[in-house]
Amino acid sequence: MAALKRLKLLKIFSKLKYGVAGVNCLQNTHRGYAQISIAGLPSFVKIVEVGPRDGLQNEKEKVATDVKIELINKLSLAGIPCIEVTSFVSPKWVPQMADHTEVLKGIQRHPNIIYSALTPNLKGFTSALEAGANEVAIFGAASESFSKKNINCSIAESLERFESVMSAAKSSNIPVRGYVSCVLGCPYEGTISAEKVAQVAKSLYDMGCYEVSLGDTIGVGTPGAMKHMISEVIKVVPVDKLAVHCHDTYGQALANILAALQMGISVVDSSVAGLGGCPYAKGASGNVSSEDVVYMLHGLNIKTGIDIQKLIEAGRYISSKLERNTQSKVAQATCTKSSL
Ligand SMILES: CC(C)(COP(=O)([O-])OP(=O)([O-])OC[C@H]1O[C@@H](n2cnc3c(N)ncnc32)[C@H](O)[C@@H]1OP(=O)([O-])[O-])[C@@H](O)C(=O)NCCC(=O)NCCSC(=O)C[C@@](C)(O)CC(=O)[O-]
Repeated sequence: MAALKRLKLLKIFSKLKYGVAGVNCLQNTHRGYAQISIAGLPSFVKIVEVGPRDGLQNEKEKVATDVKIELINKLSLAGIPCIEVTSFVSPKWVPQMADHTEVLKGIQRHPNIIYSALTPNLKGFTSALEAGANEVAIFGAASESFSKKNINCSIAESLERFESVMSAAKSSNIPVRGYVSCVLGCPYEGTISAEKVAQVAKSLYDMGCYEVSLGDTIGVGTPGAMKHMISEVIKVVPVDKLAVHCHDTYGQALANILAALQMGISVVDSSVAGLGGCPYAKGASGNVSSEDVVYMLHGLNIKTGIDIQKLIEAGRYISSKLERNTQSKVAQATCTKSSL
């Protein structure tokens, strides 16, 4: 009898400590684990969630509009400050984003969250504004070949095209974010010089982008290359106006983000469940997963305002709808309370 009681107590204790799936299953991220700062890092990092756009744009099968809306609603509940909801690009180029208007109009908005959309030209901007985007993003590249493949024009032509978006956005009081793709390598040209990245980033900043996101589109960068590239860019764009956007193709994304934080960057793009890839950058894998970035940041005592458990739930939701495993290591390792 006493032995049975002891066994029951042991079971309860082991559930509390490890969760049902055993020792690899953490019940609550960082509970009981050290959170230790590293000198020189920011105390707050803004996460820009790009999963609904960058994450889903590459999906071959049509993702239902109501699934996209539910994902964004779940991300809002997790407290993400900025969510890139969709893109107003040509449906012939990226069919997955053709329901942009329905998605933007269908989400439940939270007053402190920015809901943004990609707009490559004035046509896209006008539609995004009409659908209620709080913010838009223009997207250029540091590689001529990638620019041509992605938006069908040269870098110089793209900058010219963006001017009309900038002036329309200014008249409507809509903030514009800028992207530079291929900052650490291009699928068509290979190495891209840091000077070229700095030149394009400066052009976007000078034309009025309030923030410029530096994209390692194919995830080939390593921390030294990241630091070298940022050191060139910050000669011409203030560091507090920069963000990093890392894909995890070679498993370097978290290391690259830490390197960027050490350079003074405090805005990080990421994608729930590690969804992603670019239709015009073959072989590029998903973005770094938001869950893994937030786990690392919280472990470094850096605040994000994000509820990681709810973020993990959002990742589980979209992974189940896409019928695939999450790419987030943290989500794989963490048990939900409901499974206890
Ligand atoms: C830029 C264009 C439109 C040029 O494409 P184009 O063919 O040169 O455009 P066009 O001006 O000649 O127009 C052709 C047709 O597209 C229509 N069109 C024209 N514009 C729009 C619009 N905004 N919305 C809807 N339709 C549009 C236009 O009305 C016309 O329709 P038609 O008369 O043939 O029926 C095209 O190349 C395009 O849509 N590209 C988008 C590609 C894309 O979305 N790539 C993925 C995002 S970028 C990325 O992933 C990198 C990033 C940001 O995540 C950072 C990183 O990871 O590094």
